[in-house]
Amino acid sequence: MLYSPNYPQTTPDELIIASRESALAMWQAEHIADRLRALYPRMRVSILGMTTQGDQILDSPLSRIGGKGLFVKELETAIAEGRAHIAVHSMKDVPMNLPEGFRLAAIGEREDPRDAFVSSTYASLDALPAGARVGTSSLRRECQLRARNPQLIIEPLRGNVQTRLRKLDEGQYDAIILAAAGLKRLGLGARIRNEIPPEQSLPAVGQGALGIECLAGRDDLVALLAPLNHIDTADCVRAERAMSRALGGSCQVPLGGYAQVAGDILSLRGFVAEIDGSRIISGSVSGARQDAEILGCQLANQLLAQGAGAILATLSA
Ligand SMILES: NCc1[nH]cc(CCC(=O)O)c1CC(=O)O
Repeated sequence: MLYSPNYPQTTPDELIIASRESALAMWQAEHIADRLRALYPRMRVSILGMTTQGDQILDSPLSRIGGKGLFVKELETAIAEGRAHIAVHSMKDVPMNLPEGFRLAAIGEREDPRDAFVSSTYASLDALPAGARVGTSSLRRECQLRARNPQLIIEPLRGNVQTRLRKLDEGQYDAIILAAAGLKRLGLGARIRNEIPPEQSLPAVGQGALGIECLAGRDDLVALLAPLNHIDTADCVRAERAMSRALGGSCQVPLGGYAQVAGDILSLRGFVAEIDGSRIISGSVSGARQDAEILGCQLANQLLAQGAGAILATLSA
């Protein structure tokens, strides 16, 4: 049963958080758990760690094995079966449309949203010579790298953050690209040679932000989690996700989106690209932040009008 009746507005005795078991996911779940313990000292907060299909299938890019949903489905099942009350996700891994019966209860404050350049040999992307091997399995990172430097050799790289760093250290790559947020959260910020400006590598939709998911009917949990909802981040992520949703966004599509707010104004940049980087269609919009979703749709339409539809069509063919 996915829909629950209205619950009384009292703090529950116990709250169980479902999380993937990777070090980064556990850090994120612990972070939310600590904040909830500080807010509600009498509530027992625990973490249910679990392995997802996304963690198990490591020999193919996510774009080929079904995409983001693979990181969240098992956690949703745990919630639906009553083994956990909420799930903590990297927003980047959360599909644009949640399954029926689930909702996002809160969006946590964004860490550094940028991509990070990591290498022991080279100081920056621009310092990479022709033929340098760069590890990433993200179509978004790959096409932006290719557009900047067609001479790079992009090689697949999957696994959790520590696994990816180990593969770099073993010499399989000259450099790798990772989310700065994951490295910083794990205390590995010193591995970052430089943060790549959004103009060079526009981040993934939701990158750096945490999302907390619960059953759609649990208004009580939404109220409980409200202090963790970071309004600026939530507005930005709403705009980014609306854009991606309107473009049919998934891991199969090289797509990026990044919003910022200043006062009442929200600015959103986005792109859709040909996988080989031969064509990048990008645009931006800005407007009132309360219109976050409308702005996301406007930018999607702008990209479609510039020809994004043809790229999306070839990808889904
Ligand atoms: N695709 C896996 C994933 N999901 C979230 C992060 C990083 C943390 C974040 O963006 O919040 C990562 C690793 C990476 O892209 O380097």
